[in-house]
Amino acid sequence: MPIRNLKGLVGLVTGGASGLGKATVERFVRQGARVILCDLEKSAGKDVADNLGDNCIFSPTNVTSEADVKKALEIAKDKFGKLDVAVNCAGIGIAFKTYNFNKKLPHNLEDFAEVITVNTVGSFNVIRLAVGLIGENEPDADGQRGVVINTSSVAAFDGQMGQAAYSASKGAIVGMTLPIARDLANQGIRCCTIAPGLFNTPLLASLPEKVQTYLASTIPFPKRLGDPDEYAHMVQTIVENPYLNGEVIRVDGSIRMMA
Ligand SMILES: CC(=O)CC(=O)SCCNC(=O)CCNC(=O)[C@H](O)C(C)(C)COP(=O)(O)OP(=O)(O)OC[C@H]1O[C@@H](n2cnc3c(N)ncnc32)[C@H](O)[C@@H]1OP(=O)(O)O
Ligand SMILES: NC(=O)C1=CN([C@@H]2O[C@H](COP(=O)(O)OP(=O)(O)OC[C@H]3O[C@@H](n4cnc5c(N)ncnc54)[C@H](O)[C@@H]3O)[C@@H](O)[C@H]2O)C=CC1
Repeated sequence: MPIRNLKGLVGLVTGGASGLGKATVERFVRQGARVILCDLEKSAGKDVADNLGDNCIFSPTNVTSEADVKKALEIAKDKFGKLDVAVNCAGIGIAFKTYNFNKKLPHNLEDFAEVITVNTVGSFNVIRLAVGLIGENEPDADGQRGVVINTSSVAAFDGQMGQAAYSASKGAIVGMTLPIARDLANQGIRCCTIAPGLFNTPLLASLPEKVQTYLASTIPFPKRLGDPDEYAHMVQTIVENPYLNGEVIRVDGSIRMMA
């Protein structure tokens, strides 16, 4: 059967305990899919999964850990029999200038590396391991076995001041999208990336109030923050449209962030 909707599919969603990932997990389950919710042990992942019933299992996962991701994939195989879709939503942000001349303080190098490690290396870790399981699926009539979807950011293209680490981590996700799609093409696995604008999630709520208000006022239309389910809707669209591959799609109310 060609993949044309979410019903009957098995998804793995990282960062699924909060924000965009949580909205994706909820949409998948609502539409008849089963989901492995991957998030940090300390997250709300267990509660979110419990609320969704038998079609969602929480697997405590740090995306930077090979062992954690392998465990989540084993659960997908043992409990749900397969994996069709892997969605990378886990991510962290930081705001610090390359050099703060007021404080005479350079950007902390460990902080820079941590953002890259979680956002970029973590996403790739999930992809490289998940496609092994997706590749075991019987191909559909189109030769398709499954889909990988990553989360970049509009900050990959118009990162603000203080966003060198975050934008670098998200730009790398943009950069790896096409080569990964090419790597997986022979196996019938697609790879796309979503570059969200400003969505109403706990991550955004952690920005200084001043920055939030200013940013929201710069969104041309709709003149509001995105609803996390509008992100999840794009995930569903990518899954359902077999001709989307190797592409980065902005979902952003046409915002272009200023410095
Ligand atoms: C889309 C996504 O995926 C998520 C996103 O990207 S959401 C958008 C994320 N954007 C951000 O988080 C913005 C991050 N930047 C900041 O929060 C701040 O710039 C910062 C904390 C990194 C630095 O602020 P700071 O500590 O005030 O830096 P400092 O070097 O001391 O400030 C220098 C000057 O720049 C100004 N400034 C700092 N940030 C500013 C900003 N975002 N916009 C305009 N001016 C700013 C300061 O007011 C200060 O001005 P004065 O010298 O005239 O007082
Ligand atoms: N909210 C927004 O406006 C935008 C968000 N994004 C990106 O979307 C993704 C989701 O963001 P939000 O839902 O807003 O954030 P959020 O903070 O609400 O959720 C992120 C989740 O990732 C988890 N996480 C963090 N580090 C992890 C790790 N090492 N292993 C496993 N899980 C980990 C957190 O526990 C949290 O549950 C992030 O990659 C973010 O950079 C991109 C553009 C805009």
